[in-house]
Amino acid sequence: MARSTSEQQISRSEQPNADALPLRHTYDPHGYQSTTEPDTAIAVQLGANPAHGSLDRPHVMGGSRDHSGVGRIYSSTRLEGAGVELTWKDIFVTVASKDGSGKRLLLQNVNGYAVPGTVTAIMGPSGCGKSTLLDTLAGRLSSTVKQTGEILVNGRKQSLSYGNSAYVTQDDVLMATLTVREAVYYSAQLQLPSSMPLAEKRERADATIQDMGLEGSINTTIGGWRARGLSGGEKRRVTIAIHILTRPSLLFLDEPTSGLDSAAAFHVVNRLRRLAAGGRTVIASIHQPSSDVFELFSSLFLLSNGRTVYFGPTSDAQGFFSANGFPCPPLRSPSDHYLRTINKDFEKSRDIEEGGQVKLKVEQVIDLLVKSYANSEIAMDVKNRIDDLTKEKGDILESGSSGANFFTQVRVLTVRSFKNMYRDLGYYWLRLAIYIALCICLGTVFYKVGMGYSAIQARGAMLMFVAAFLTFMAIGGFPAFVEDMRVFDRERLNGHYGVAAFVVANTISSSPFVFMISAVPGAIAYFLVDLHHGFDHFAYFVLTLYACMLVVESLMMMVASIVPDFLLGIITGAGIQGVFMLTGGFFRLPNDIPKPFWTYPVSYMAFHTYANEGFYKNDFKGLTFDNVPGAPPISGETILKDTYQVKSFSKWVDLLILLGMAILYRFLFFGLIKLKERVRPMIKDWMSRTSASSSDDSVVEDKNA
Ligand SMILES: Nc1ncnc2c1ncn2[C@@H]1O[C@H](COP(=O)(O)OP(=O)(O)OP(=O)(O)O)[C@@H](O)[C@H]1O
Repeated sequence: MARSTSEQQISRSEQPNADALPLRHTYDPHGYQSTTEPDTAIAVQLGANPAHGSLDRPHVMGGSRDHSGVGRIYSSTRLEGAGVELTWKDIFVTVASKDGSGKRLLLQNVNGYAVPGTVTAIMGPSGCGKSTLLDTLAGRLSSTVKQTGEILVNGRKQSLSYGNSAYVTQDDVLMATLTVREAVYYSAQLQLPSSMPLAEKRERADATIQDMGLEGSINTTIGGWRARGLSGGEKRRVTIAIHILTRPSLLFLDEPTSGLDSAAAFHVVNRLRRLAAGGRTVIASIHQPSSDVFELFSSLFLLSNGRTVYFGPTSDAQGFFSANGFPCPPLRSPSDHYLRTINKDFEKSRDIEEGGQVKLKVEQVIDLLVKSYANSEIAMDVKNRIDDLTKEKGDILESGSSGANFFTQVRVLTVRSFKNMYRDLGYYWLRLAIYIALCICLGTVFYKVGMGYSAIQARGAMLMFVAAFLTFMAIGGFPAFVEDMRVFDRERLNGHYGVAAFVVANTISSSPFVFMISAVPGAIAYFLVDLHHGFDHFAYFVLTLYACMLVVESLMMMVASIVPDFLLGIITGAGIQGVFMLTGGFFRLPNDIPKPFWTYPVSYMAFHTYANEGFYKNDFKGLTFDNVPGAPPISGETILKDTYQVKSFSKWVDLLILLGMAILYRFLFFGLIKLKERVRPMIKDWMSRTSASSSDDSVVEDKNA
């Protein structure tokens, strides 16, 4: 099976690009036809069934090797057809047991490789570690798990996140308010290079929609937990469509066929196979493929409880199982047979055909297969091939984001985000309704508050309520922020666009809505209460409320980027605002706030401090309160100084500080995302290095076992 590297590798310059090839009707033994597929048969001499035979057979597109060790730099996602070779050796993944009693092994001594032109299927019972293996290979393991072993991309240790590979996750993270057409079109504009004409991008998007069999639901809204839309299988296909738009060189898919009927599953995997035939490397975890689908895979990785039961050509698996006493019964699909043989969740024992039937516990069956595979010729071939592939250094992948330039990214993201905010009732419309109701309540409770002594306290309380409680209600939009952040995380990890473009677009698209929810309810409250007359006073009131809303929105976006959980995020956001509210100069007067901590820095950090001050100055300055017979009139200036203890600078300075805070928080939001991106791999690296030494002993023990 192992063939020499030189035999298999054809210089990349000789590689035909599958997408650039003439279109033709492809013959399909299953009776399915595609009219849009490039003639990859010209480029790849696949046999009648490409899945059969050597793992390397379809690998006629191997990458050009650079013997200097420096390597040519390119972005694999952008340069269509550039091959990526992936090898993984001695992989162990562990997680600390919850009860603190030790470590749990999620993957044990796993070895394998994937080369351009092949589609590798990772199979095994539920919970056996399929997603863990995919995450490990794609460099996306969570920081709670530790990994040892060597994963090389083109013979080099290099990161696979943020733009140099595509990963279709198990759950579909899509913008619920968009239609299928919009989701794929916007994604095409974000991912495909700016140099590509818009018409061509649309053509690519249309062809991909057609490939995924989504033409019938092209104008259907995707839908989510709030509104019903596409079915689960349709959402799956939209997700895959978005990820194959750029024809990525390395594509990971976690259960791409879940929720699909057998015909749809066949079409989808067949599309992936054709993609691979154009020189791409495809690795997919899959649950229960039908025989038709199973035959489309070039190689099979069978896992049980994190251990390799089999890795090799799909067609050789039957022989392996038969040789070990588990031949596939007639009329049973081989994939069903493999999974049933190694599933220990339901049946306790299996029959083994060894010159008469012997009963073995399923645990023993799995042990037998794992050991038999480890000592098999197939496993030796795999090791040799891994050694071949790791010996020479191939191309360096360039981490990077979208093919679209920054301005296109900002434009597309702004339009998309604006549409989402406009259509999602929970984003702003619901809040507008609640704010209007709240401001009518506020306005009627403080109706025509007047100029008496009692109005001094009443005006202060009313203004504080506006600054504190109305802005506090921004947490109502938190679920929508979290959804946005989930879409961003998924797209960002796949390198669809940059962090700056996202932050700028989000700021632009949300601004008109934030202004709306400030101005309309604000006006109702202002005129019902009959605050300081004059347009400039009213305008200042609305602008200050707007600035406060911007600050809170940015604060909540920051929280959503760190705590991507509805409940925890709302509690965190509410807690931060509660502390700011306390030190904002109303519940305790500025001079009475304990020093140093609650005054410096907390009260200076609290946006309520500047909002209250600005509101008070705007309202009290220039007014006189004098309706108590025999008592002297009190000027607004005296109230500001003695009653509310506000600082003497202009109200416009307060407004400027608030606007500055909104901008600063947006920068912090940007910085936090960037920091997360930088720190996450560093933590993982550090954890795997510290764990490497401590786990060496246990790894040796596990290998011996
Ligand atoms: N971060 C983690 N912390 C603790 N346990 C984990 C973690 N990630 C995975 N596991 C455990 O590892 C095992 C394998 O999980 P994984 O998701 O890889 O399985 P799977 O084969 O993809 O399952 P399914 O087919 O049901 O999706 C599971 O028992 C899971 O609970």
